[in-house]
Amino acid sequence: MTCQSPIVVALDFPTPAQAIDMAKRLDPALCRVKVGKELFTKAGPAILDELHALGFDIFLDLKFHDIPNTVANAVSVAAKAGVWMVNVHASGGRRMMEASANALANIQDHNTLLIAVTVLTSMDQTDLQEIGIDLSPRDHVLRLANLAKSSGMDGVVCSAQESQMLSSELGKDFVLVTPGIRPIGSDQGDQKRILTPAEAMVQGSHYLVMGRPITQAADPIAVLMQTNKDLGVA
Ligand SMILES: O=C(O)c1cc(=O)[nH]c(=O)n1[C@@H]1O[C@H](COP(=O)(O)O)[C@@H](O)[C@H]1O
Repeated sequence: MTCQSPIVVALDFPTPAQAIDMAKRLDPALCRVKVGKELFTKAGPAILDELHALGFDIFLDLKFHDIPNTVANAVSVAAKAGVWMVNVHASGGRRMMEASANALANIQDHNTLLIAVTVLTSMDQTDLQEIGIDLSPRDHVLRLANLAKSSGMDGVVCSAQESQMLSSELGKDFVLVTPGIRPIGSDQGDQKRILTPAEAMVQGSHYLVMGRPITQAADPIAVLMQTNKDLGVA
């Protein structure tokens, strides 16, 4: 069954037991899930099998950033594990992204989406300046997204604040995955470039990554269902 919802719930938990407990309170018909660095480092690939067994599509968010050969091999392993989406850092450059795309093209029957992270949603102009980038976050996102597209990526991770720009510059089929999603009234936390779920969809986002606003809620499934309802899905 294909999930109609654009929501990807970030299972940012320190133990597999907590992540599985949360997944069981959710529903694969109503969302996909994301496994990131904290959970994967603790649980290893077994967590992917457990979440697949529960019926979830998985975004494996390890943001690979290394030499082309290393990243291409890591991306291949992820695709062979059957994950729905995997990501690399666009700032790893063209050769790293092309090697990754080529590695996936050589895997028969894979349908894993390969996505490049542009500028993290926790970063603003000051953060970019400190690492030697004198562009605005918007301009740097556009530069990296263009590079990602021409390097064979299926899409990018960006802030929903940049979705409209990328949708019109790169076309509606280029997949836009947007974290930094905050329903009205929820805590911003460490995110800097944020939008609400409804605003993000209007701007052209394809997928909305939501962690704490759902997983730290008293009733996660209620927040998920309400958000889907607000978006007109399920
Ligand atoms: O690649 C990501 O998923 C990601 C990229 C980015 O620029 N910003 C970002 O927040 N994320 C991830 O999206 C999730 C956001 O979680 P919350 O801030 O709790 O909603 C976290 O798991 C982050 O690791």
